[in-house]
Amino acid sequence: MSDPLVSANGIDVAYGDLQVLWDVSVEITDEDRVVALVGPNGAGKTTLLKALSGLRPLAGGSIELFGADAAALRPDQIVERGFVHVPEARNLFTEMTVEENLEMGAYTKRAEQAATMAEVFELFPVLDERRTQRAGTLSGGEQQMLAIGRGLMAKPDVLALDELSVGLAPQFVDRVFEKVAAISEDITVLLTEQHVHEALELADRGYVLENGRIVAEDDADALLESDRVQDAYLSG
Ligand SMILES: Nc1ncnc2c1ncn2[C@@H]1O[C@H](COP(=O)(O)OP(=O)(O)OP(=O)(O)O)[C@@H](O)[C@H]1O
Repeated sequence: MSDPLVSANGIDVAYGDLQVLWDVSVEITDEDRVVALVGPNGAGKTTLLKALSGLRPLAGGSIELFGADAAALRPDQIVERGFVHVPEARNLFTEMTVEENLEMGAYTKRAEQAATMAEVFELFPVLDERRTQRAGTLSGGEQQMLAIGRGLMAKPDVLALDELSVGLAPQFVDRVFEKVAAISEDITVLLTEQHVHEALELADRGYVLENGRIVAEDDADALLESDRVQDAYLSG
């Protein structure tokens, strides 16, 4: 039996009067390596990650993280338990160095900070080379790697990566995706993406979110071949 790490059970989420998620159910188990959440702009992918991270309240349904109800947990407690969300905007501390940004990511796991930072530098040698450089002076691709590295500093069991490829040149997209593949050997990754083809090639399973509802879920290979994904995202 596979243990669920994350389950959203029929969740509704609204911004004021505007409901943007409707009865959304998603389950990630310890057998998943990469799960992709794909769909057009405005479908609600970021909102779903925010709900899972405790950053948006639920208007209905429930979320369980690592077997426990997440309703009463604060965002920092959710990080501490092992669900870490790297936001699309990256939210780096641009005036701080690479190393200081990584230290900020370790706030729930101080005891392991030095060892984890060594692992992050092994995965991203460019960050090691630039450890004393201010984050704001890094290229877009390097900033994305730093945002991921900062997420890894919290030693997640599930790493949620929001729209990794936004604003990156194609060669950086490939490079970042290679890193995600390496990370997924140890950590389950939940990925939202507008590059639907690349995301589903990397993933084992996927969900398609449209207008705030899950409209398809399947093995990634099957989704790639499905008419729904072919017609909406991969034609032309
Ligand atoms: N802070 C907010 N206040 C009001 N509405 C919001 C807010 N954030 C998002 N929305 C709306 O919620 C809907 C879902 O947005 P969300 O960002 O979750 O979608 P998305 O699938 O992640 O899209 P994108 O890839 O463009 O970020 C959109 O209609 C958006 O305009």
